[in-house]
Amino acid sequence: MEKIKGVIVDIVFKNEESGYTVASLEFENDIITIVGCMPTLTIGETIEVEGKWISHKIYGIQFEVSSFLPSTPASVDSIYAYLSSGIIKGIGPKMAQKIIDKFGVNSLDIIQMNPEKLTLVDGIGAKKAERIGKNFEENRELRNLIMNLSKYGISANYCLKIYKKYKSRSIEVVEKNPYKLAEDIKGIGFKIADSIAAKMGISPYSKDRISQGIIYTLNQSLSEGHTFLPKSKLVKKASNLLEVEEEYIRDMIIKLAFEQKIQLQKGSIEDNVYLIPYYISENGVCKKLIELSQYEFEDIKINIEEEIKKIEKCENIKLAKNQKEAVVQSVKSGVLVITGGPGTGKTTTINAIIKVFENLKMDISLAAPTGRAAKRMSETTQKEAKTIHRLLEMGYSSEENELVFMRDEEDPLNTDVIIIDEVSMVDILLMYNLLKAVKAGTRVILVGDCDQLPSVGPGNVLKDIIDSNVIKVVKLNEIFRQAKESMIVVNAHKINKGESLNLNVKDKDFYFIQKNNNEDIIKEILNLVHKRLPDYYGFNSMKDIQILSPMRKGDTGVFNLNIHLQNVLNPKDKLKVEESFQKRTFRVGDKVMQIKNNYTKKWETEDGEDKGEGIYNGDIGYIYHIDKEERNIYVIFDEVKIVSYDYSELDEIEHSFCTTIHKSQGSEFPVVIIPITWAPPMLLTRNLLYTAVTRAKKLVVLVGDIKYLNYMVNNNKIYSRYSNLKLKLSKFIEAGLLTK
Ligand SMILES: Nc1ncnc2c1ncn2[C@@H]1O[C@H](COP(=O)(O)OP(=O)(O)OP(=O)(O)O)[C@@H](O)[C@H]1O
Repeated sequence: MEKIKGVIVDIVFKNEESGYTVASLEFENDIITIVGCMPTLTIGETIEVEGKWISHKIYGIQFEVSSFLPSTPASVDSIYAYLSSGIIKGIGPKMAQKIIDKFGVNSLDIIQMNPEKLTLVDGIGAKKAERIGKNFEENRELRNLIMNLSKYGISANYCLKIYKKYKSRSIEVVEKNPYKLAEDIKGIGFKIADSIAAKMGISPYSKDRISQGIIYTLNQSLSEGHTFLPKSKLVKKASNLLEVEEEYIRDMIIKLAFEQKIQLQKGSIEDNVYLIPYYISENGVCKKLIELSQYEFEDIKINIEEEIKKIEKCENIKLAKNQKEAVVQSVKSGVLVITGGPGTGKTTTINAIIKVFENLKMDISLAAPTGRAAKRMSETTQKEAKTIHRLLEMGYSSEENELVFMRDEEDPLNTDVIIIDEVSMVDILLMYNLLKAVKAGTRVILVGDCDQLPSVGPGNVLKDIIDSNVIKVVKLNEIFRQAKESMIVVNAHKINKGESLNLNVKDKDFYFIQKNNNEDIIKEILNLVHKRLPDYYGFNSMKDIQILSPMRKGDTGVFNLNIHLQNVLNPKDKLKVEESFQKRTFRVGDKVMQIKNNYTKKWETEDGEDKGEGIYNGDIGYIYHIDKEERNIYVIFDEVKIVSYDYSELDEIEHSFCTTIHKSQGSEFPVVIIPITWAPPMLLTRNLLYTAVTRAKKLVVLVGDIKYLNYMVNNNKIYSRYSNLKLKLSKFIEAGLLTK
């Protein structure tokens, strides 16, 4: 290894995501090229780099950097170059000049030691001064971290993520237990943590390694929807992952259970192994459902049949037999499930139920698992519906540094009736948190379509509750005349029954366009979204039409289609600011989606009059502004909420001209276009097609090969999830513990 020292005179290339940089360095009166992970590098900076000379096939002799040691710039010119580079948020070229005019060579010392003095500079208030000081400090800490962790092979990109999570504790956390990274940091899996641990010399048989490997295996199974794993399956998976003999895994499972880090529960054949929160949740949901459903209500003082008649007269409608049954049961039951496919009258039934309880002067709370579903529920019921998270008054506990629900068993929801829509999307943890906050005597009405894809999170909650035969369920199965007019509704039911579909019926809303290869499918989709549908029906390409793909990768996957769609719907334009990252370019006007729940993300309206927090997985917005100096991308959601994303937070959003069908759960769009082509069989399933088609309100266009469409309709293999809720609920019947 060789060390060289010089001044950075140019940055030729910098990958914002990975930190990989190509720069020109003035060294011994010559300009040389240095390459490597140097995300904080800036022009004018003096640095000392360690590495080796290499000969690149195209670019010739370069210095490949393995670590670098920045020294603070000293001359006014280099300080200007450093400050104006944009690396410190809030300082661009103009501000850099003003600071230097004021403080000269002492500028950096002032920023580091006495940032409050920056207020002496015109245009810097106390808040901004504090922010600049903090940013400078973070930048320094990050450099330090990169230098310290590079010896373990941790790239600058990971250092950024690590720093974002642990801040000044980063080195301490990593050196104490590198496996913690796999638990806490998205993008660092067990394998990466394991390779870091190996470089630190941690033994493959170490207790930390084996226990983290087991926990990691269980965590992985959650993302596949399982609430537990049978012990033998866990042992096999963990042993494969860790490449250690199964006996070590078995021993560690016992130890972890003893330390109450995991829970073993006797199954009919073998033990089932749970992570503790999921064990508590599954048992809790079961217990709470039984308790609430067993509640003996006092006799209601109204004649429910009369009430139904009144509502029918008022709404000029005749409720079907099962709809009436649902209304009657909603009054009688502590817990009621109402399920049915599209157009079977769920919304009409909810509205009738609301009327009955309103006439009884009872308090009703409405909620749904996602922001979009809650918004729709508000529209169809004309009453406020909240997300379940908001209903439970989610907050942030600074002591434990985690999200907590303010409403729980100690401070339950104070309401008479709770109606939850789109329950198929509720996973076991959320259901537990919800039910915990419901006091005995409150009626819970769960509404959903059990043929939709199950929740993203673990569990099979709605289906398990229905199949248990313990909770009162009303199935709505009549498709009403008005709904029958829609081929979307008719075909959705046909898909569910595995029947062939009514395609291309004149003047209807369900079309299939045969295309035999991916190239033609893409061309057709672009033509439809850009020209044909806007021209013929007047749909807005961006706002009304949503492309849904079964997969992320491949020609017709989300990544590739988004690139094509961006080129057509929001092409390069010198009037539109854009910023390129490794694999994607964000441009003002792009359609993007938030891809994880961020309960604390702040939003504000343009005039600053309305503010709030929380942007949720699946929320769709548009890029509104890109501030290169501040390194921020601003996205507008729901037409008014403006949210700022620092460049380091861009893993929270992705382009959404096209999204996966999974991500579209709970949302509705006027028009849905779906590419139908080869994909792995586990993606070409009936319930995936059903979920995609039922997202459309006005028009569905399928583009592709009919043989794959038929394959999807016929493929009703549902990939089963390990969940014991149904079994646990049924046990109450076997034990004769149910009184009703
Ligand atoms: N008892 C009824 N008699 C006649 N029409 C009805 C009845 N119930 C519902 N409908 C009509 O059937 C259509 C579908 O009803 P509704 O919107 O309530 O169903 P849904 O299950 O909520 O549908 P989706 O899941 O597609 O939103 C509506 O046009 C509604 O007016």
